[in-house]
Amino acid sequence: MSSDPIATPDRRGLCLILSSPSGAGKTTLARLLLASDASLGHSVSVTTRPSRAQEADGVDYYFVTRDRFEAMRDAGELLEWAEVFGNFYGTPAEPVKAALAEGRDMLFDVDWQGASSIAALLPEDAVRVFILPPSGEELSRRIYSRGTDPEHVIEARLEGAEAEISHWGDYDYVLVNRNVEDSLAVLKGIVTAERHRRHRQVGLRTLIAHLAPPSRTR
Ligand SMILES: Nc1ncnc2c1ncn2[C@@H]1O[C@H](COP(=O)(O)OP(=O)(O)OP(=O)(O)O)[C@@H](O)[C@H]1O
Ligand SMILES: Nc1nc2c(ncn2[C@@H]2O[C@H](COP(=O)(O)O)[C@@H](O)[C@H]2O)c(=O)[nH]1
Repeated sequence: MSSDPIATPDRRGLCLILSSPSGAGKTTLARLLLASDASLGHSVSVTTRPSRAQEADGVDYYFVTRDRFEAMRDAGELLEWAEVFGNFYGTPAEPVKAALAEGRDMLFDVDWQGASSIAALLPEDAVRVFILPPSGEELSRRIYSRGTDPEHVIEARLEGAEAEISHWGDYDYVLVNRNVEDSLAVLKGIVTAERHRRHRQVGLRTLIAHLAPPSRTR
């Protein structure tokens, strides 16, 4: 990130981090939020997981081999990484640094480990949202009805739900995803409020410096 004051943006970008147990709906909500807000960029993760039908390389993830992942990790190209459900996932560092240097906002779909790492690295910028399903039965229904994973993968993900949920207390916001429309409205509200935080509105200093009332003449 630049220390050149001329390059300093007039606002400080935020890192909106979504986590949830598998199947609660964070990818669905992330896609809708990104589609509705052109100012929000997507941090596209690198993963060793095989791609699902409908997923596109470079859009949903960068799908890589384990060797390639380890090379990226060892070269310091990842902001954070974690092993989740037997696969490696990581956040490419460069797009995040570029976004923050330019005052742009980024959305991250990462597990609790990724959320915790990003918040530790970027404490001023991270905004963590934990998404809960309305019930365990509904979580199971959603992940089965998605129809993207074999039975043993679904079982492992449902078994991991409790461990993921145990970290909910680390998050700034908790959202129960009952229906998509309401949840999207809540997320938009969080983004709007967080964009108005004083420390992100760096450009206000200039405005305020010029806000002295005009002198009155009698
Ligand atoms: N509010 C909702 N009501 C009903 N179905 C939903 C809701 N939100 C998401 N879904 C559906 O639930 C399924 C799982 O959603 P999604 O893939 O977004 O979950 P996820 O949290 O990203 O899971 P993973 O971590 O496994 O990628 C999808 O089929 C999605 O259409
Ligand atoms: N720590 C990180 N976790 C990540 C990243 N990208 C995705 N994830 C999380 O992995 C699980 C499984 O994802 P899925 O797409 O296979 O369902 C889920 O919790 C994601 O949020 C990452 O870069 N770092």
